Amino acid sequence: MLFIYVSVSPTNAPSLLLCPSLPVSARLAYAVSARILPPPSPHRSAVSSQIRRRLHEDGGVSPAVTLPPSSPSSKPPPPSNYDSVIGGFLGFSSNHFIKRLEGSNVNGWIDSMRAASPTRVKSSKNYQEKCSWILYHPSALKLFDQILFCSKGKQIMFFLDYDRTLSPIVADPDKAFMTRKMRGTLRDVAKYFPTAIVTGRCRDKVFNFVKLGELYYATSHGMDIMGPTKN
Ligand SMILES: O=P(O)(O)OC[C@H]1O[C@H](O[C@H]2O[C@H](CO)[C@@H](O)[C@H](O)[C@H]2O)[C@H](O)[C@@H](O)[C@@H]1O
Repeated sequence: MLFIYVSVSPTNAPSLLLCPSLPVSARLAYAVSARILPPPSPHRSAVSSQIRRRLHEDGGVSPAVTLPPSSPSSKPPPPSNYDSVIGGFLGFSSNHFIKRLEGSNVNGWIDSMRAASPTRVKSSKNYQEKCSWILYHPSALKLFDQILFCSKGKQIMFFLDYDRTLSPIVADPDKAFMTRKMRGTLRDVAKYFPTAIVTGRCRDKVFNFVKLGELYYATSHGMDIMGPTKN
């Protein structure tokens, strides 16, 4: 299983992040997926047990995909064909991802979680820090081939933050509307992948913004989880 957690970086760049830096949300995403996904097939359960083992060993560190900065030697070959997105599954080998998962440095994960959770990004003095953050938490939009490579044989599931990810930040939280275009995109994503909104907001509030019965909603910081009301 591959979780794709979409939120925003401290640099305010709306992006799709591949990083271990969202421990609470990503763990919540994992918990949500345990509730809403069908039982894994024998093939997928091997992958899933690896992730569970890591979660246990790491004391709950996020299972989100971690891709260290790429070097020419470590970059996986680009997939020859990535048209095979069927029912949320991609047809590529998972070995590379599992090796990375097993070889990753847990302390490094924790350090990067700390580094990636500043209370506030400060002005120009932090330019280098910003660059470093981006280096270690690259936007997934620039690693599309690697994501596809890592996705082979796994079910992909999308978890999306709401504020600043699907909606702009506005002064009045009651007016954080998402655009019609964004709603259409979300509807399209949900046709192919189980898709959940993960937010601290309450269910009614976020549902009134999103208005899509096809999604899962993990609201009130995960205390209130609702499945799709519409196929
Ligand atoms: O827990 P999250 O789902 O990540 O939500 C974080 C907060 O989001 C909302 O506040 C943010 O968006 C508002 C509307 O654009 C903006 O006015 C505010 O400054 C932002 O922090 C929400 O209103 C909060 O309750 C959430 O804690």
